[in-house]
Amino acid sequence: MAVEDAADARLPGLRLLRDFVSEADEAALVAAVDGRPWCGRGVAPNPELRRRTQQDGFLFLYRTRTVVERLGPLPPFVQPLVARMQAHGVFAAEPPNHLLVNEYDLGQGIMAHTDSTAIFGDTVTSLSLLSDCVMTFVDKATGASVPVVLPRRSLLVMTGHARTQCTHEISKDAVETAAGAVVHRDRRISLTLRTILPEAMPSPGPQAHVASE
Ligand SMILES: O=C(O)CCC(=O)C(=O)O
Ligand SMILES: [Fe+2]
Repeated sequence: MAVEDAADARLPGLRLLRDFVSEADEAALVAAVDGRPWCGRGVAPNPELRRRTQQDGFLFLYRTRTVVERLGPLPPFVQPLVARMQAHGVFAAEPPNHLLVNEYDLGQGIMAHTDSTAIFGDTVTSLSLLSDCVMTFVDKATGASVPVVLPRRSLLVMTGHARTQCTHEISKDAVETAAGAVVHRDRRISLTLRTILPEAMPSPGPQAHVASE
């Protein structure tokens, strides 16, 4: 059963649900993604990324920062996760249409960024698998920095202020400290679910020819 942390007044719009998946679910999810092809580290698409990734639903290219292809439905292992999220009021109005799987080997992180608000909707979720880590949020207006420990098997939900007015990043450090907690990193896989906005979707291709009278 997921247990939700108390909201942090410094990060409006952020939710953290611990034990969102069981250890058995985690093992099954890792086996499912490890059984699929990864890209990154020279492998297309997105060969320039140092961390390995997988995408479903749509293909986002990091080099051009555009959504270039519709890939089809999200894989079956996503459906129970989305149903559980919706039971917690996440993606309640509409299910997400994009899955990004990120793999962080020991020594890998992600630079400070805000997920594009021109491409992705207001709800961004990240399910942490295999390793705890610290995600640091920095308020773009005040510079205030808030480290958040993401335990393995927890779901992070970013909306509103935390989603749009802050950057988030993950360090490359093998051992991290945050608010007195010491976090030992290991290989981490995260499943990020988002909504590609209609205006960012690739055009459907040549329109059917309409004869002019
Ligand atoms: O790995 C994560 O939990 C977050 C990934 C992320 O921020 C992103 O891909 O935009
Ligand atoms: Fe992000």
